[in-house]
Amino acid sequence: MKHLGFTRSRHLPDHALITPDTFVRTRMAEWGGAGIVLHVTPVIGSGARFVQFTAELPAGSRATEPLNGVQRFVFVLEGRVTASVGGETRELGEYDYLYLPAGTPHTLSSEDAARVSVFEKPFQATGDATPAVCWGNERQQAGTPFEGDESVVARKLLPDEPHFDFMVSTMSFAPGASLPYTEVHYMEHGLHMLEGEGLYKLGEQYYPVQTGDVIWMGAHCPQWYAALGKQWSKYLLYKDMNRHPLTYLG
Ligand SMILES: NC(=O)N[C@H](N)C(=O)O
Repeated sequence: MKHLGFTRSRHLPDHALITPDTFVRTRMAEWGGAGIVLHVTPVIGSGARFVQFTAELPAGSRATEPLNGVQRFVFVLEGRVTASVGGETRELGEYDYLYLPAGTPHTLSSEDAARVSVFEKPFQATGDATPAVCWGNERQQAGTPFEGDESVVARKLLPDEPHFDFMVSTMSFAPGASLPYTEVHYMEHGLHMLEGEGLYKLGEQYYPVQTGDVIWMGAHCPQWYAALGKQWSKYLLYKDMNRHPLTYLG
């Protein structure tokens, strides 16, 4: 059936909802033959300070590190990826993740097709400690009730320490649970819906969202979420942290 141009995707100055029917693949030199769906880039809306993309790795593909000065966070959505960094090689499966500080030589290869969600951000040094490589699996991270609500569970995937300049976490919601209030904050978000469905308020609009959707929330974009359906829903969430806002202007 013809879709007649209909899509749930929306692109506004302070937010975007990007649904899989509108994904367009491109290539990036450091990702070999992978199909790259660039979701969030500095030219989205009124501008983003990070990049979010999905890399669709074909069998036999091999990726290397990003531009100089750029950190990378990789989360396996599907399939298996072999990561080699600093003389260590590990097999990553579903919901495994890897954080690579800026300037860390590494390779990510896949024998069979795999799909990863990636966040990249230029590192803003502070003069203090610098972040180290982090490995983990989302399902093994202890969750904490969000703002005291047991039906909303937050899992931090990176150390909550000031030398990191971003955090990636997951937020899980029981059916019917919601964020306690509409949040408005300076920090930006990149979001990938991992499980379930719900209703996202972005700015003045309410959007039905489901597994596979991607959302960009720019600085100060009003945001609220409520879970629908009969299962818990979960999203992967990037957020910049721990740096003075004026340091972005230089
Ligand atoms: N949109 C969100 O889920 N925001 C998070 N609660 C947060 O910024 O902490």
